[in-house]
Amino acid sequence: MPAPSEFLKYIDGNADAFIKRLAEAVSIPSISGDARHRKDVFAMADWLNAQLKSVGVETQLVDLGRHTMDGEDLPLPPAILGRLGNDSSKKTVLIYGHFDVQPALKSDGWDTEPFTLTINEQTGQLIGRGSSDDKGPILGWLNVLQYHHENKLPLPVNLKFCFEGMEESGSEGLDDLVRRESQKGGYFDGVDCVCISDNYWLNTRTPALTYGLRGLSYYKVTVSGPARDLHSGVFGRTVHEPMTDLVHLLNTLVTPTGDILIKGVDEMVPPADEEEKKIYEKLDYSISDIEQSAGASIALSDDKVNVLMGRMRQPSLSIHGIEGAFSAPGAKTVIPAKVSGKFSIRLVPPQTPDNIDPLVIDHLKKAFAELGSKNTLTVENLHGGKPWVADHRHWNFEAAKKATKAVYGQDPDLTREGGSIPVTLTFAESLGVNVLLLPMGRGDDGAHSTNEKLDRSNFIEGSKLLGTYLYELADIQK
Ligand SMILES: NCC(=O)N[C@@H](Cc1c[nH]cn1)C(=O)O
Ligand SMILES: [Zn+2]
Ligand SMILES: [Zn+2]
Repeated sequence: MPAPSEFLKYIDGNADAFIKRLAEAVSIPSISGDARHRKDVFAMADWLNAQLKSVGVETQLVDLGRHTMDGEDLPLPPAILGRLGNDSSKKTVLIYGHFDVQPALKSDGWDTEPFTLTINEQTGQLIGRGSSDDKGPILGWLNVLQYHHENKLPLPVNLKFCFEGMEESGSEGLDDLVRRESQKGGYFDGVDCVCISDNYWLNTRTPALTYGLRGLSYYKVTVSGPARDLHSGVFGRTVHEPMTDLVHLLNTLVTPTGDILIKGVDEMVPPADEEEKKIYEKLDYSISDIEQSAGASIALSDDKVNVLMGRMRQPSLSIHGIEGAFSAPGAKTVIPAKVSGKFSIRLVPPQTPDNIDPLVIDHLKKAFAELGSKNTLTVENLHGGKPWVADHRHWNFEAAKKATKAVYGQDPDLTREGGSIPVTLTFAESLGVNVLLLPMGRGDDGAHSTNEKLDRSNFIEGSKLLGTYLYELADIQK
């Protein structure tokens, strides 16, 4: 059953109102990784809950308890569970999204205020933190629901929803909830398939369906020594300096061309055979796509297949920052007393945080011992998630392929994503059903970066895609 043409017209006809709603969502700085913004993540949960109710979804907020972040005890934002429709003759689809965002400050290099959605009339870009990751896609679902609610039309499938506010900070508390509610009689009992819209096309022109995600293991390595920050004129070359030790440690992790130096990590992944390489050859992608989205000609290789494999089927190690280091303007001559390096490893099968952790900890301990330093080392795993790969020949993907063809007039790329959505595997394992990633945004959206944007056409056509997918799902043979 194709999506009704009235639905497609409705989405076009209400585009300005939908963008206004996106602006409201973006204006709430729901940064899960910053304790000062925790109240905003709660405000965002209330806002989304009210929006879902206004389009007929029966919702409940689930308290996920408390956690400690950067030494502070904080309440976790609630998960929003919802349902709409309970017709046993229809399929039931579970939709997941996250309403928290990455941090953003104008001073990071944004051209506009990150939490004010700015519409570039020339380019059609909707610029603001969360526009693409992941408020735009969540609102895409709301747009679909609004059409059916206003027109008193039943949906072609039953829907269940799971929205969380901690995805950008390790999805704390969610796995337990998903496992509990996936049991017989639980909230998610009876779900036939899952759809997540929380990633991006590979390029700027070809829609994509995604069947794999990398996992993640995020580390904080701390070196401490002096009882307080010291004057480098007084203590330079007289004491072991934590920052010097830390820089040496960080230097042992990865080469400038991306090879991971922690013994056993790269080696755990079998090389791609010729058949697998053909998958990457076929994708609509070029080195200029990566350079355009990175904003510079800095690709690690000129070979498209190598670059794609680096993102989709190899682990990567990135160094993110140093807590406690002097980073302000000026020339403060300080020896910081305690510094913490933050780095993470993106994981691919068969890697998991459990089999990677011991290798990382052992490596850092050995490297620190070799420094002969009298400082103290601690290593923490801040959070992690396993990689996920799905069967893209499943009817869930077939429905999405048909919907993509109907809305965009072209076949989608089939991609594996370099990023991580830790709960994806939990859904797949606890429900035992197929999970589809159906991205709305383009490869150059700049999620997690400055000037994050969602193109107006991706928001509007993407909303049509989400709705059309539900109609195709209703039709397809299980
Ligand atoms: N759109 C998915 C996404 O951005 N996921 C994050 C998850 C994460 C984990 N720790 C911090 N963020 C990602 O970085 O891949
Ligand atoms: Zn996201
Ligand atoms: Zn994200």
